[in-house]
Amino acid sequence: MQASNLVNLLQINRCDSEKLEHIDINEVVNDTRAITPGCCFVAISGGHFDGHQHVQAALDAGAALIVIEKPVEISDHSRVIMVPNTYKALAQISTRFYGNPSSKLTTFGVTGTNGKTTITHLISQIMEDAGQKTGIIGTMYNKIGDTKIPTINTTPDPHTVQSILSEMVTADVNSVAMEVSSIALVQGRVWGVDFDTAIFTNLTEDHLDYHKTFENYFAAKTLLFSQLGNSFADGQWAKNAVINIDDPAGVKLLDKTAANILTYGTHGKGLLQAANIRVTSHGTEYDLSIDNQTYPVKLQLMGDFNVYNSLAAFGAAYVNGIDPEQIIQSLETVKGVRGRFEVVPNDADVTAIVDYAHTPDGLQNVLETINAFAKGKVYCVVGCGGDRDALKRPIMAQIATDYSTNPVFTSDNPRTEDPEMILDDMVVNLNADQYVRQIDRREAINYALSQAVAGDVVLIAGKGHEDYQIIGTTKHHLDDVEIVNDFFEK
Ligand SMILES: CC(=O)N[C@H]1[C@@H](OP(=O)(O)OP(=O)(O)OC[C@H]2O[C@@H](n3ccc(=O)[nH]c3=O)[C@H](O)[C@@H]2O)O[C@H](CO)[C@@H](O)[C@@H]1O[C@H](C)C(=O)N[C@@H](C)C(=O)N[C@H](CCC(=O)O)C(=O)O
Ligand SMILES: Nc1ncnc2c1ncn2[C@@H]1O[C@H](COP(=O)(O)OP(=O)(O)OP(=O)(O)O)[C@@H](O)[C@H]1O
Repeated sequence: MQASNLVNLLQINRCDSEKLEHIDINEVVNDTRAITPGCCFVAISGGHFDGHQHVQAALDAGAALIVIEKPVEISDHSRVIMVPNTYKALAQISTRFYGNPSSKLTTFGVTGTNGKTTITHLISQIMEDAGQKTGIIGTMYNKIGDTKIPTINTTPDPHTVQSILSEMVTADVNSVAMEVSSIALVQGRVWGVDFDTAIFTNLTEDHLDYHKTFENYFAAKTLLFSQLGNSFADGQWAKNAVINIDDPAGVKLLDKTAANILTYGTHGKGLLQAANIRVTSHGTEYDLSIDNQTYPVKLQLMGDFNVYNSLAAFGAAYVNGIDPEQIIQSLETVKGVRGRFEVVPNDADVTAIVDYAHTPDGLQNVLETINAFAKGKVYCVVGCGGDRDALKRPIMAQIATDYSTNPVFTSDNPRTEDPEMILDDMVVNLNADQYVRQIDRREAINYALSQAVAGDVVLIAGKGHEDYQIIGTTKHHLDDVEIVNDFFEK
């Protein structure tokens, strides 16, 4: 692609536009490790690495065009353009380079503290059953049809977002369900994504290390909705917001968007409602109402919170024209999402559950669900991540103590923090006789399983699908489901 084609959409501070006519770009790159001859290298100033310090090396490696946001010392500036914000330029250039892929897909964006992964998987299942090929971008992986690509972030950087969306278009994907984190919204990782439907799940304590205040955290979430549906595209008011109005933050969102709004909730609230909710030992049942029709729903998923997740997915599919009975049929087939309330079968009659709950609200919801059916003791093995929101540590420990009979505190991903200090933060308001403390996660799980007898429940919370533990900066293999299976095999 001609460089001028990419560059003419940028807000440029300094550039020799005539020269750009003769430059061809074969790739967009924001990582020095991926530079190839003929690429456009966009220098990003990150927390650990600044691409601006490597501009000369990028030119030497054959980069055809360099985009910077601050002066750099190099011999020849003819292939360098300066913009106010390279991160935004990266989103703009990538969107054009990859042919604005989201405009060719039905694009769902899901935001909120909990439920994003579950909802994206439910939406994907519904759309697949409706005959579409689907994609997912999220915490567990990026998925194109049946191909799963490992990922670091829940929502990747703008270049990765656009290139994955473009791969989806090439693979004839029709619709994509994307988790949109609050941090991604603040940083602009989804600039250039033309969402058709935005979904709000809930807002509770998380990521305050990043956002500092709950107000900032809420403001970040509003961006997905305030950036949706402002234009009268193709003569249609075609954008939709699907919002949980049982959550006060959802109510506050209602006047933040120009898009059509489908509210959902329980207790008689919402245009889409669930009533008569029953949690059974093998799932959750409720009556779903919309547009003066009521439908019985029998989910295999456990817990009130999954009623909300299923309503959100139903709403998203419904506003995109999928038949309600067909949506419910799809929801009823979903057995579960990996590491989300995953019951690990065993012959000991102990209900061992691996769940990704890693926020206070998530943990409380899971324990409440367990308490609704538990007959014996409830062991709760849980820790808190290092280098992340420390405020939630004592709250999570208190919830584990209040809602389980036997809390066992252990390590999550300690990262570069001392795991003992993380546990000290967790137990600060508790007496030592209220809990068991075991820093080694495998040992902690084995301890809980060895204590449990038939009829007891062992919840292993926090890491869900993850098959690693990050200690320092190293990832060690560790898989909660595998540990449970090993224990019962022995
Ligand atoms: C705080 C934050 O947002 N960090 C993100 C940020 O990292 P950073 O600023 O340290 O990046 P950096 O390493 O300095 O690199 C800067 C630039 O130089 C490039 N680079 C880097 C190294 C090199 O050798 N050469 C090079 O060119 C990088 O590609 C990048 O373009 O940019 C990286 C690349 O896009 C992200 O992976 C990283 O997310 C880290 C891993 C992270 O933990 N982020 C968390 C806070 C986060 O974003 N979480 C949310 C929510 C998760 C949830 O659902 O709970 C998420 O969406 O993931
Ligand atoms: N709607 C919900 N409300 C509260 N808790 C939920 C909800 N849905 C799921 N959870 C809990 O949160 C955990 C994580 O669920 P899920 O992965 O779907 O959320 P998420 O928003 O994708 O989280 P993350 O972005 O941090 O990965 C689940 O294992 C469950 O314990």
